[in-house]
Amino acid sequence: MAAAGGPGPTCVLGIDLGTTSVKAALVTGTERGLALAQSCSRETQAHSDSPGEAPQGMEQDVQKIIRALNECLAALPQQQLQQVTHIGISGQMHGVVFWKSDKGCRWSESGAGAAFEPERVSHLVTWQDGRCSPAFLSSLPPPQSHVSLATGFGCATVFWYLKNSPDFLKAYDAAGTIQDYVVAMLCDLKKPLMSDQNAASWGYFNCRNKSWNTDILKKSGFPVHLLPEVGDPGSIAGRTTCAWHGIPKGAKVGIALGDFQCSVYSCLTERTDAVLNISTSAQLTISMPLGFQPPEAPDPSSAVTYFPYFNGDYLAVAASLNGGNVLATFVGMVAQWAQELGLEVEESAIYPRIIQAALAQKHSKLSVHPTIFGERHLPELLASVSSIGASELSLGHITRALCRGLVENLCSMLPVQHLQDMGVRRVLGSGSALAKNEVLRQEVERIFPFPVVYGKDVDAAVGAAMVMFHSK
Ligand SMILES: Nc1ncnc2c1ncn2[C@@H]1O[C@H](COP(=O)(O)OP(=O)(O)O)[C@@H](O)[C@H]1O
Ligand SMILES: O=C(CO)[C@@H](O)[C@H](O)[C@H](O)[C@H](O)COP(=O)(O)O
Repeated sequence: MAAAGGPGPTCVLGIDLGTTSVKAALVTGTERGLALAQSCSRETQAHSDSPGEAPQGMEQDVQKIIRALNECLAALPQQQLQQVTHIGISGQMHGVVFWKSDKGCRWSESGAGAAFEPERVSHLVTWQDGRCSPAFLSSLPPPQSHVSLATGFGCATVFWYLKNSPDFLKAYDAAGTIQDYVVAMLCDLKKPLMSDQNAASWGYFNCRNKSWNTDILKKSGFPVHLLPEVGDPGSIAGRTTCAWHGIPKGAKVGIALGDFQCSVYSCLTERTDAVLNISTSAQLTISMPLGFQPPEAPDPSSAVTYFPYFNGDYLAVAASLNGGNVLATFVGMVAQWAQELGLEVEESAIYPRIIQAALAQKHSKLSVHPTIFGERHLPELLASVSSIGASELSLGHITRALCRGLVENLCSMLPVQHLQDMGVRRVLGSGSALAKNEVLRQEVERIFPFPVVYGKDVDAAVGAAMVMFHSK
């Protein structure tokens, strides 16, 4: 990691609020550059199944996300937390959480310093939410944005509530992504602040003039007062109002960022690098040339989207809805089948076994097209399995084919030939689904004709911290 030029922060806390887990990283500035001093990760187990949820809904319990965050911080050394001067926060994009601005959280003294708990806060409706059908989306006013609107995008979800449950919205006067919520609570922001990275992920945001499509939205009765203010990624949103987990009051908090941009920031050093991240979802990304501007309107059939990065730059990304979540679903299915056969097997014990079994099966004709969650550009095309031979039915064969299918699916969205044409020379691998799975790594190395270099499994948290070192 390169050090920041000139005087700046000495110890930064980076946080990533992911779909499966919360990660925290303490990054320190040394004479030789930036160093990861400590890190911690906790699964949130926040998936909510409460009755009355929208059909195809995917919601998470914010209480559980904040509990995992508090546990993560409690596990970091107090002495180092007391040195923290800046906090950088990233998280899952596209999703929306609503809260009442004067009752967003309750602070209390915990073991070491203060901690907050959500108070008048809705569930988080995540990027995986499927309540907005293609027919519903096409009934909405066309956005003036280069990003094609999809289900799970914040503004589409607000429209869904407006049309299906308007009273729900009346209980709240603020909204943001989960990472914007945490920043607002830490800094006691009355009006939430959002980076253009996350605003672009909500839909109805014009990245050229960095503003919401307020006129279009107002004409449709959209509650525009719920839209956050938008600021530049890398800027400071405010300062902590309490000694949070021992971090001194007054620590600077960066405007919340997108997790995939932070994963990229943690490792990308050359414009000839591509970044492959596999966590709950998966992304294959390259940076666009300096000065690139996205087209005025999106191509809804394209699998590649352009997202704001830092300093006006853009990333081209194949953002797949099918990443580690597909493997997690497979593991859940195996556990469920075992239970139905009268055996109790922990899911965490299944991962190492299926990975081990697949390591022994290098060659197989079995072919898995793994899109059980559809893709935004092809929502109706679900998964399929083909070339099933009687001798290739072991757990190892199926796990190997699943891992290969995941990587092939990403490369069908942003083909290797395209990467070569763009001058890519190296692939940087990030995300814990990749870090923890040697079979996936083998499949990545098999498909790319470039060297592959791996990061750690807290990449987005480290990236969020690094941004704070380099912010002005
Ligand atoms: N023990 C394990 N071995 C291999 N892969 C795992 C294991 N536990 C979880 N995973 C994978 O990691 C994914 C979650 O990665 P994580 O980085 O926590 O996600 P996020 O950043 O989205 O919160 C899961 O979907 C699963 O595929
Ligand atoms: O959908 C996109 C971008 O369009 C994703 O790449 C984006 O990073 C989202 O934040 C993820 O889907 C959620 O991230 P993660 O929890 O899977 O790491």
